[in-house]
Amino acid sequence: MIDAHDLVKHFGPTRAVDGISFSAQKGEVVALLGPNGAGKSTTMRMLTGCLEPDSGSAAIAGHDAVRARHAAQSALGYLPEGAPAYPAMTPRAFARFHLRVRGFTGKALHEAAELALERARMGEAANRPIGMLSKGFKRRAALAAAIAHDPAVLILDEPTDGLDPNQKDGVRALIRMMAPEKTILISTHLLDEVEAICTRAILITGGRIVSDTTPAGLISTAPDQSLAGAFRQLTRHSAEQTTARPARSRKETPA
Ligand SMILES: Nc1ncnc2c1ncn2[C@@H]1O[C@H](COP(=O)(O)OP(=O)(O)OP(=O)(O)O)[C@@H](O)[C@H]1O
Repeated sequence: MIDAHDLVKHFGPTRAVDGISFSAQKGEVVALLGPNGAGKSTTMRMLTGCLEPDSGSAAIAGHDAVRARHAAQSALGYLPEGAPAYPAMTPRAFARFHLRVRGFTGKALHEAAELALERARMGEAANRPIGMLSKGFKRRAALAAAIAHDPAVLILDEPTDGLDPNQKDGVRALIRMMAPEKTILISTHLLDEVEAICTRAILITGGRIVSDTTPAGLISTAPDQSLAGAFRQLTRHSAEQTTARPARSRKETPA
């Protein structure tokens, strides 16, 4: 359902993503882990068709993210970083807007919007302008819009960022509830989140995958048998480098 094939992206001299390949299937909840600047968001933006790779390709539900962007995005719900939404719209209007541009009308639109707002636990905040909401509610408004059309694939960039512990639990429960019917990719810095909801953890550093295994498999690589220990061990090298990585030709890239 999600396919990344040798994705590469540079920003000027910075090699943000350097040959990322993986596939994820229905029922998987995959965590994309890595230090700040590892290339997680850039990878997600390429998977969602929001950013074109320099080379390599991505596909969602079998549709190329660039050449068949419309079909790929129809099967996709994407929660980008931050809380991108129109501040003057209410979360209810924002969810309905998302559905309308995807071709929903009438009863189907109404029911899908209400279900998404309920699942995102918007409550009364669903009727207040997004610009007046707290960070957590803004995030949930964007989440409601992302899940409203019941897509087969969800790509969620730090879905619990800015949420209080109760709200975090709510979003994690929602992800667990949706998981059996969907393919879900999340990025997170919260290692307890990986253990709580993910079936697989892909660790990237310096734009490359350094580990792709189950959370338990990742833990087993650490001297102290913890996810934090595994994370530190596998990302230590990049932490010692500056975030700016000079561009290199693919020929220089170690195998
Ligand atoms: N639009 C851009 N222009 C220039 N450089 C960029 C741009 N977007 C990302 N980068 C750089 O690409 C690298 C990877 O960034 P990215 O946002 O993908 O990392 P990340 O793993 O999501 O980080 P974080 O955990 O901090 O969100 C970083 O060095 C970043 O500064």
